[in-house]
Amino acid sequence: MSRVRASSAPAPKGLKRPVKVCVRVRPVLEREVENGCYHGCIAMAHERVYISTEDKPVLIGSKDDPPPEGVKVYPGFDGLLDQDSSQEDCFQVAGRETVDGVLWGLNGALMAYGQTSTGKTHTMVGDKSRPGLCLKAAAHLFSEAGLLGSQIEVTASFLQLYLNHITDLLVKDGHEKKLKLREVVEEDFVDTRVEGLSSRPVKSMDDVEALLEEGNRRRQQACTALNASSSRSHAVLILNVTLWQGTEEENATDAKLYLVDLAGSERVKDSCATGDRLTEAVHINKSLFALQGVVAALADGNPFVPYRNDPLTQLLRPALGGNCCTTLVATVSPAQKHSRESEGTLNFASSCRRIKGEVFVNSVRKPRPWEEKPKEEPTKTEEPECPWASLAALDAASVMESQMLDTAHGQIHVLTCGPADGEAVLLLHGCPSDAWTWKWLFPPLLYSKYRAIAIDMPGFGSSPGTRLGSRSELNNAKGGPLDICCAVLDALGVQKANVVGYDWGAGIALSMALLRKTRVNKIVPFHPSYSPPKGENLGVMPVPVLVLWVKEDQFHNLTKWRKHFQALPSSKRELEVYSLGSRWKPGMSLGSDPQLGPQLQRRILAFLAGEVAAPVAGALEKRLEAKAATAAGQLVVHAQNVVVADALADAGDVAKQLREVADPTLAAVQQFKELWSAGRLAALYAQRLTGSSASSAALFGALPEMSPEALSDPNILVNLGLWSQAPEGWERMRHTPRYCVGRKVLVRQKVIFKPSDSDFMCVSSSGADRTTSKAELKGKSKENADTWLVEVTEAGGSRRMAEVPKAEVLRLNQRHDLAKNGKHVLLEDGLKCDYSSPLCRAKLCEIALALSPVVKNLDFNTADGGEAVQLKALEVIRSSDKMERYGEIWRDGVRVTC
Ligand SMILES: Nc1ncnc2c1ncn2[C@@H]1O[C@H](COP(=O)(O)OP(=O)(O)OP(=O)(O)O)[C@@H](O)[C@H]1O
Repeated sequence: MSRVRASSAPAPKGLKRPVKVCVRVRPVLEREVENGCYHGCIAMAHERVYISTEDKPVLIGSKDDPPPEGVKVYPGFDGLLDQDSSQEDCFQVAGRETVDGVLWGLNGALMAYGQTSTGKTHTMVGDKSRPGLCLKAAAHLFSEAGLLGSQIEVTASFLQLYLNHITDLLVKDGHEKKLKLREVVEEDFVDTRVEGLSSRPVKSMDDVEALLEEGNRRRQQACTALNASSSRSHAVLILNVTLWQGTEEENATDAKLYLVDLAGSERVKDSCATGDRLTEAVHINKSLFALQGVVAALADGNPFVPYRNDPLTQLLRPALGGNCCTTLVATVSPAQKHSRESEGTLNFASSCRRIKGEVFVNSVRKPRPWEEKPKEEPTKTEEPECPWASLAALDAASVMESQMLDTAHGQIHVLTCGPADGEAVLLLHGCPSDAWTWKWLFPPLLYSKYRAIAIDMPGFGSSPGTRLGSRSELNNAKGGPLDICCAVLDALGVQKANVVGYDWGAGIALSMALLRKTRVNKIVPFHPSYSPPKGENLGVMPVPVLVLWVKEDQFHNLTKWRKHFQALPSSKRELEVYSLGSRWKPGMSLGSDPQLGPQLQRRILAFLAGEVAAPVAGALEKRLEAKAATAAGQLVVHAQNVVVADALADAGDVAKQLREVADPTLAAVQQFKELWSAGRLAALYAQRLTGSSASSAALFGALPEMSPEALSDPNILVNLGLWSQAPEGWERMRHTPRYCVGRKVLVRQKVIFKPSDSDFMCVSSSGADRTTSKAELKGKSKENADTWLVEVTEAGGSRRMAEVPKAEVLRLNQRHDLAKNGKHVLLEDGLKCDYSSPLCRAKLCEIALALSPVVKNLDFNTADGGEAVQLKALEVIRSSDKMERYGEIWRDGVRVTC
């Protein structure tokens, strides 16, 4: 075999590459649900994995925010597959590139790694209805070779490594023969061969399925406390793929694809393993430990890599350090109680990303085998006749109503059918085409009582006017396709519609769902001709999308469009790809094909009749609930510990509730507010002071800390829900000078201190030293810079000038920012306040709540700075702060007033 450096081969390029790593979270399992409730710990957002290692809710903000305490962030993976990801998503994200490489003659490996019961076997093998990577990879090899017109020859071997022994899974009683590993030095690499391993030709998917089933039956599996059918061995399926491309007789590529389902690490304490299970667990953990050692050495670029520490690492040597494009799927459980193990898996996965390698195309000279006569296609069982067949037999014109609508964007011709109160389906043609292109979809829509509305865009069909440009960025132009669609819906009195579009029309459907989301229920883009223009982000698609494709159509290239499909949220997207084989003819009417037509009709109807899209808030609720559906489909009460703020955007009340769940401070404020409105705070203060209840301590302690910094911005109180709105002119007030001429100030003077006296608090040389407010700042003393001039009111009402130390004015008359000493605020009367203490948090929250209706009317921009409202605010503060409000308590049988 000769090797050609991939970089000099025509394609693929750039193959000095690291191991590719994807992370897959599996759905919740029954056993992870206790008391009907489950705590999730993982979120995938901003192209990262967030994992909360503590059992408390946290809210992830934008990409640039630092992660909250207790949350670890893992960036840089090549693919993220959340709990809603399907097996097809997994193949597209994790498997396809590697399998495509095999078709170019590059060795490949797909490997699943993770804790026991996290979905490795599901990912690699799957089941009949949800085939995993092994079957999908094989299917892709066969179908792509067919499309490339290449002749393909595949042989397969299947082995397991159980308790340090390698055995052949394709041989009856193979477990009795322990196979040996042999290292073979090949040019730049050391390859590992398994001596005596059988290999079997596979010519079709039936062969692969049968072989997998046979081998898996022989594979060592057992029931543990963590997995009813836990794999107790590592299994490797090896496909040897030879491909003859072009017409050259002997030029071929020869590549291996390793499909590896590793056994899962387990904490023996959790799996309750004893006896044989314990021996297996010890071997599994030991081999995985050796694997971690090899990965660490490769990632660090160590010259010595300890492959020989374990048969597993020897066996996987070609995949890890050899000539191979390797993709690792790290599988994790979403449950909080396994967060430590998931963290371990993510750490391992991150190390794998650091392994770098170089891959080569394996070219061989090998005579082309004789083409076998293709097997006769089994005669297809007749599809049952569609119930709308009789409608289809009618002349389409007899069921359609043709109308010319006068809209703000000119006259638009539409074809409609179905009941006026039926759910609307807007049909948008491609370019160039017209409304009649949907003839094949009218009968099923009519049969299912939808109201079909097919538009002729200006200049097409019967609509007059100039044709519009069909580029995606013009969809939302003034008077462009989106305006026209909405005008048609308005003219027909329709608020919301499902939108089915072909080619250009499919692109309009996508733009409409993103930019006019209140008008759209669901969309079906068929062969979309669309690439997202600026301002259209498919990742925030708010409605369900069914993308339809016929793969033979090279004008609409699915391979190119797939990246846009993958950009759609996985919970919202579905893709159906059809094949017409030799029936495909360019320009044919796809919907009118006698076999494809009914398939398309059924698929579209099933998608539309599923659930009608809920408004965003409801959809969000459902999404979170659905995420808590167990793998068996049972719904459980969901408490997701990591909630990503982006997912909550625009979701109204639901977002608010979720934020409260996610943010304990907001939840505490909400609870405190309810107690305050119900007048139940006095009892709580009493409990707090006697220490008789831990709940009030917990509640007060969870309230926000009102530090001077926090109080410098009233929006903080608004965001906490303590104030309904911030006062006007706050910033202006903060920037006005604090000590100005004319300001009323407190000063220390000899004053008359008899409340009954009409000159109470007025200055008198015979009075007592007290702090009085009957004074006004008049300026600085000219003689002494440390002294200010203050006009005081004397007994009898006359005024005189007094000189007072500047330091005293500053001390007695609050500055903008309260003076601080550690966690204490220093007040002008000498009192200290520890704003972090639970009692103080509660009292300050109470004051803030009482102030809310007053500050609503406070406007510092008015000429007097809102003085009357400020005075009212002071009153409120004083009345909230009366010490007797703390209530009376009984301590050791004695009444104490606090
Ligand atoms: N993505 C998924 N969607 C639905 N069910 C899943 C998914 N992943 C795993 N499961 C289910 O979870 C259970 C455990 O999965 P699986 O047996 O594949 O785990 P494993 O990692 O191979 O475990 P072990 O290491 O013990 O063999 C199975 O019932 C499987 O069907």
